[in-house]
Amino acid sequence: MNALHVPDQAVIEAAAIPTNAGIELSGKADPKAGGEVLLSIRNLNKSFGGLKVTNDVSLDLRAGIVTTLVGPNGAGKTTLFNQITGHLVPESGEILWQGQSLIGKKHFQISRLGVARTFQDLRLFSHMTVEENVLTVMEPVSWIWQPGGRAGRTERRDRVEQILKRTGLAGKAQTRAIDLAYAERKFLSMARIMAADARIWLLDEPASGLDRSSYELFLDLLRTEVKKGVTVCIIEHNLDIVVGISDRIAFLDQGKLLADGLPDTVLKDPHLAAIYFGDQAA
Ligand SMILES: Nc1ncnc2c1ncn2[C@@H]1O[C@H](COP(=O)(O)OP(=O)(O)OP(=O)(O)O)[C@@H](O)[C@H]1O
Repeated sequence: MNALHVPDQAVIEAAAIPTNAGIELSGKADPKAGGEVLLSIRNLNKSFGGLKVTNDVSLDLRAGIVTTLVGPNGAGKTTLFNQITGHLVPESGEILWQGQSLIGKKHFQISRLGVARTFQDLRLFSHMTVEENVLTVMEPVSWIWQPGGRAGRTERRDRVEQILKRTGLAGKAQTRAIDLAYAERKFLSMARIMAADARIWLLDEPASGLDRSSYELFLDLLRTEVKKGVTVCIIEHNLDIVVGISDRIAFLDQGKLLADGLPDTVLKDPHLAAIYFGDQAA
């Protein structure tokens, strides 16, 4: 669990401004905020022992936008990702990817359907090179002695080179993941999901710990890919970043989805601000 980032004072003030605007609930999404529903979560439930960590959650992720999952530590954000990607099995409810149920599918099957993710702990192959880490998520090509085999290999290496350039890792192709700086490791995890050619990216705190220039590179990468049609769902604690990147915000607390709406509406709700900043009176 990562500690909450303390945002700029201006953002705290914005979050605390009372508003009469209601909170949009899932299912009443503003049609301007994204295209068709790509991923639909319906009445999802999951407990660990007696602790309900996903409590009847319903949420739609729409094409071509960035939806940010916000909420205090332990709200159940990563657990939600884990159920979408098949790393955890929900107790009940449904997860539909372009109308197809993901329940019961293995994580590698879900990833092949176009749902890719990064992890807080990155999960790279530490002793493999940057290039090898990226190659492992690309579709295997035919053996070199098969027709087109050599061409396939060359294309893959060219593509890896382009992706490494986009993620600021050009020149690091032969460096082992373990020898990279922290920000470079984060970009390597982004490079891997770019190579997977996924339609939706689920990013678990991708910007945490990035210095200013790495953060600018991350933003540029994200904006370019979203413009090209990638759909993104991000877990993020830093409200400066949330404000900068989100088209929609889904707010979770103690496993419950408390709000799903436009950033302005969610961030200005005083009740949510009190929960976020740990005001027990909320
Ligand atoms: N495998 C597990 N076994 C038991 N409890 C778990 C497990 N994974 C998560 N939890 C608990 O479930 C709750 C939700 O955890 P989760 O990591 O989903 O929250 P989060 O919103 O992502 O938190 P953070 O923002 O701090 O990463 C927490 O109380 C956590 O301790």
